[in-house]
Order: sequence, then C-alpha cells, then structure tokens
Amino acid sequence: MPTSTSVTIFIVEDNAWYGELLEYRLAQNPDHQIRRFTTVQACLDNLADKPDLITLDYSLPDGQGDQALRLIKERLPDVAVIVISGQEDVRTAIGLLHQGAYDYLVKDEETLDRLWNSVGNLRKQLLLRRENKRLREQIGKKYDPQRAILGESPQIQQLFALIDKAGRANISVSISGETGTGKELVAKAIHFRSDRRDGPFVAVNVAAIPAELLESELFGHEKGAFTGAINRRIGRFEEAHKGTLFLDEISELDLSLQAKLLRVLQEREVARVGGNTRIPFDARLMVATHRDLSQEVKEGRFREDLYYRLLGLPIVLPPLRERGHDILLLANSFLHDFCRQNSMAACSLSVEAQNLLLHYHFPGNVRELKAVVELAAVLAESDIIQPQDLSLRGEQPGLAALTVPGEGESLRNQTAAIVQRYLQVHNGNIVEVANRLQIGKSTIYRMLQNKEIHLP
Ligand SMILES: Nc1ncnc2c1ncn2[C@@H]1O[C@H](COP(=O)(O)OP(=O)(O)OP(=O)(O)O)[C@@H](O)[C@H]1O
Repeated sequence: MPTSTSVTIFIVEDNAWYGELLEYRLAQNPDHQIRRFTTVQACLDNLADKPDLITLDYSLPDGQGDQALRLIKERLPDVAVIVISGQEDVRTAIGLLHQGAYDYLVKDEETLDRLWNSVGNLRKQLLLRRENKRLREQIGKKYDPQRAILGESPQIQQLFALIDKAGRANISVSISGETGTGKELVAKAIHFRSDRRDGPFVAVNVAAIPAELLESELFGHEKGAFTGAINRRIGRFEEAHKGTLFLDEISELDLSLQAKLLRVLQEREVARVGGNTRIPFDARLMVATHRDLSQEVKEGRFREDLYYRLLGLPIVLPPLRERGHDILLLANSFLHDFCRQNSMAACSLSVEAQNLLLHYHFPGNVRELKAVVELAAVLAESDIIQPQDLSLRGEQPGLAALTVPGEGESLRNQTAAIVQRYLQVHNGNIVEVANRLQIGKSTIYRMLQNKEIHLP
C-alpha cells in the first residue's frame, strides 16, 4: 500500500538474474514499491501507474535506451530515469543526460551501490517536492476565496465572480479600495485560483521601501553595483518567476521608477542594477492602491501609459461600511476564531453592540473591525459584548471595565488596566501581550516593577 513516503520504482531489465539483483538491493528500503518489466513496451503499457523512478537497461529486446527514454519522457515528463548500460560510453551518457535522464550508470561491481545512492538522493528530492506540494495545497485552501473572503453582500458575491474570472485569464489585475478592505487577500485568492498557484506569490509594498532601494528590490543588483552591494541579489521580478508579483501601493512609485517599470513590462525583461544582461521574466503582475489612480494620472503624478498597462482587470473593493450585514458576519467570525485561539469561552455581540457596529464608519475597514472585536473580547466583563466594550474611533472609547478618563482615572491607570486584562487572557505571557498590544516588553516589566500590574 503506497504511503506518503513511498517511491514507486519500475525496473526494466531483460536479464532476469540482473533484474532480480537490482530488485533485491532496492527492496532493502521498505518504502520502495518495485515492479519489474523485461521490455520497453511492457514498461510503457504500465506508465499509467505513475512510477517515480525507472531504472532502464540500455539494451532491451524491443529498443535502445535513447529511444525508450524518449518514449517514456513523452508520456511521463516528470519521471526520473536512471539508464544502466553494459558499456561505458561517454558520448551516449552525455546524450542521455541531455535527453533528460536522471543518471547514467555502467554495469560493474559498484553499480548496486551507485544505484542505491542515486535513488537515495532522488528520494530526498521527491519527498521535499511532495511536502512542498502538500503545503502549497494547504495554503491554496487557506486562500480559497470562498473560505478566506467572508461576505454575503451582493458586492462580495460580485467580487467572487471577478476573482474567478481573474483566476482563469492571465491578465494584469489592478485592485483598489480603502486601507484594510482586503486588497492583498484578494490578490492571493486570485493567485491561488490561477494556473500559477504552484509558483510563488511575491508581495512588495512600494510605500514601505525607501525610494533609493526600490529599484534594486524590484530588479535586483549585481555585486558592486553601489556601496553596500556586496553580493549579487536577484530582484522580486525574478523571484516571482512562474508566479505572481503583487505591487501594493503602486501609486507611491516615483516617476523615474514608473518609466523603468513601463520599459520592463513592455520588454518583459529586467536588467539588474549595475548589470547589462537582460533577463526575461515570467511573472503575472497585480497592483493595488488605496488612491484613485486615474485621478493621479490627471494630476500628473502617475504616467498615463503605465496606468493603461497596469489597469488590466480592475477590481474595486467596497468599504466595509457599505457591506451591510457582512459587518456582523465578519465580526462573529473574528470573535469565534479569537476566542478559540486564545482558549476563551465563546463570546457574542449584544443587540446594542451589533447596532453600533452596523452604523460605524470603519475608516480602517475589515482590519479595524477585527482589532475592535478582538479587543472587546478581552475587555468584556461577560461573554456578551456590550457597546461600551467596543473601542471605536471618534466614539467614547468604551472599555467596559475601565473608568472613562476625567472621571477620576488617569490614562496611566487605563493603560495598566488594559495590559492587566491582556496578561490575564494570555496567562501572563509577556511576549505575547507585548506583541498583541504592540508595546515594548520593557514597558510591561516596568509596570510590573512599579506594581501597576501583577502577573496572574
Ligand atoms: N472579506 C474578508 N473576509 C475575511 N477577512 C478579511 C476580508 N477582507 C479583509 N480581511 C482581513 O482584513 C485584514 C486586512 O486585509 P488586507 O491586508 O488584505 O487589506 P488591504 O486592503 O491590502 O490593506 P492595506 O491597504 O492597508 O494594504 C487581513 O487580516 C485580512 O485577512
């Protein structure tokens, strides 16, 4: 019974004694599932069983090695073939390796050991490839739009249809929407729905990289191209080969880089900074912006020709405040996940809290909603979240258990109370609390030392 570590091996050898010898040696690894054939035709007839490896005798009654190798590779391009020959012939060996043979061995007293090593190496590569595939499938499922992108509103239903279309066609995609509306999530969903899903998804936030470093980040550089370029480095375009390159905040690209990007897209080639060689790339481009790019064009900040190159299939993400009951659907899902991940009792939103969320403007969109309900779960006195537990911008920050500043409590005390709550929920794990609240660990230690808070 094949398992995730098994390797299916076909031995094609017309000399029964030698075939048995190979089988005996290879069967010493119980993960090897071996089948033997004595002709090329018998091997070809069984390729539907998808062997991982074929050991192929060079001279078989119905064909020579090169011919057999070609027929096998035509039907099963990924199978590894080790050709075993009666005589050493360097020219034949080179020809076979060029044709895609994995290895070429000569029959002598060391063949079995060399075969064993070669199969061992191949097995390691195979298992890594399988693990890689499994992880990719897992990530693919994670970004399956129907699972990862929550929403039942007509706008989100339309979005699913667009993601589907964008997944099927290999055109550029431009995604726009306010911050936190899910632009990167959508780009990933398209990537994992496209036939590039086995390639990398490379994301670059243009706004987060200093302008003087961006060119080398995108296109790479040669050793010595500038001070500090101590090694050659490939750029994100090359890194995204066979996959997707996602350029976030594209409107922040300065005009000189816009010109370079346009040239790269027209020529489908990049040149590393400090290098002359032009390297073809095969990456699908998706861009995102929270600005209106056409307005940027009108105002002369974005090149019109580049705009039209990048526009491709435009996807506009609606702000959360326009998604109606999706707000509650998302809030409940985030709450459910947060309570489960933190081993807390499941909590829910009171009707008043639901109403407050439904009428709030959410400038930070889905990202803000997530942060608000997670904090509310920590601060709520019971497992039902009340309006005062929701810290909404512009609203009275309603930290249920905390008194409002100005009613006798200082901001310092308020901060201490929040940190104390987080420590309780996270069983005194200071690193976790510091990460979640985005404050330094030393702040927490100082508060402990000053007895403003205590470990639970
Ligand atoms: N419809 C949705 N369903 C579930 N989670 C969502 C949805 N939309 C966004 N999110 C979550 O909200 C957060 C912000 O999403 P994302 O980073 O994709 O937004 P963005 O528009 O790219 O933000 P920015 O403009 O700041 O780069 C992420 O945690 C993402 O998983």
